[in-house]
Amino acid sequence: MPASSAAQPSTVHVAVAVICHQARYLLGFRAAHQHQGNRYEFVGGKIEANETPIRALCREVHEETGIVIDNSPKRKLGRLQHDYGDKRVCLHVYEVRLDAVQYAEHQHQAQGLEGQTLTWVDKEALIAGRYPLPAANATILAWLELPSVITISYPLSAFATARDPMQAWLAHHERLAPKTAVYLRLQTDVAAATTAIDTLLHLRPDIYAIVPHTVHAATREITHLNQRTLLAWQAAPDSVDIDSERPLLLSCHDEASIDAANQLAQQRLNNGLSPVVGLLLSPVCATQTHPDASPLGWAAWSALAARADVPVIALGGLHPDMAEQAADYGAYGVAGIREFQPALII
Ligand SMILES: Nc1nc2c([nH]c(=O)n2[C@@H]2O[C@H](COP(=O)(O)OP(=O)(O)OP(=O)(O)O)[C@@H](O)[C@H]2O)c(=O)[nH]1
Repeated sequence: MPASSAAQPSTVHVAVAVICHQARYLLGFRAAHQHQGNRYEFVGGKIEANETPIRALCREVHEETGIVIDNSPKRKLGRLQHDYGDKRVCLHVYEVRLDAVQYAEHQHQAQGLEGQTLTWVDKEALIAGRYPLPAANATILAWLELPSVITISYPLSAFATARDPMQAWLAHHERLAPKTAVYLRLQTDVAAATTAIDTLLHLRPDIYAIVPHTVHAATREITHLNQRTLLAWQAAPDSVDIDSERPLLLSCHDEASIDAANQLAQQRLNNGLSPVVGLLLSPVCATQTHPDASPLGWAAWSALAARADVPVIALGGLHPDMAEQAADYGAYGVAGIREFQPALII
């Protein structure tokens, strides 16, 4: 995987394996004498010269736990640089899924091969911060919270022929499945979008809301920035007012915007602001929504995704069932409009 953000010469590159089976995650415990000692950690270690991050990941996991992950599904989460003051690290982070046989074999292994304590923990407790980890890991936990299937709302214009388009937009999105993660993109004026989103979330508080940064909705989990805004930020950071408290999801379509996304992600880390948790990279395939945009195809999509320092969600002509296929190309998850929600009835 090419490292896109320039690391300082003294940076230690580390392969980090977020090993899981369903909602159980494996943690080691760092001995008191180690850097960031007396904390839990994900299994991992230094990437040797001439070693790819994936190769180092497999080697470290085997050396530290005896688990062979060469053929296990690996999902790229991201890369992040962190300056501990006494040491600067660049963590290359992958989620590694063990199958039922591997889990059964290792779930009671209380000690690693280097004598370290091993513990399987529930994702909920991990995310809630019940296991103290090195400071850099806060971003990894934020990445793990990003839903891997994202529905994109229909724009208001899709209901233009209805007697009351806004009412029709609400009635449609009220029918979304429980706890759906939705990027609420109405493509209408800010005041109308704000009212619609506030009304929907009042009716459906279970929805995990991703809201455009221009919209002043009362609640949201994540703030979304489109590519135009991202590039405007890169050209003149003070010209764009970006939410400092909520995690960010960015939209990208090319190399230049991915570089801008990496720059914003690192700037947020350096300034202790809530992180960039992912990007939507599109279009993979041709779509009815954007018939003029030329699709990237999986090969080009995959090369662009590898450039990103944060989890990448594939978008464009996909179906929710394609998450596994997308993961083979380096995707963290999939997003879409028509295949991801009830059929449109106007
Ligand atoms: N393995 C692992 N290392 C992490 C995590 N988070 C994090 O910041 N690190 C940092 O990444 C570096 C890991 O390198 P390492 O495992 O090869 O080094 P070490 O300090 O444990 O031992 P060593 O230098 O004696 O080999 C450490 O500086 C550690 O603090 C994590 O979740 N897992």
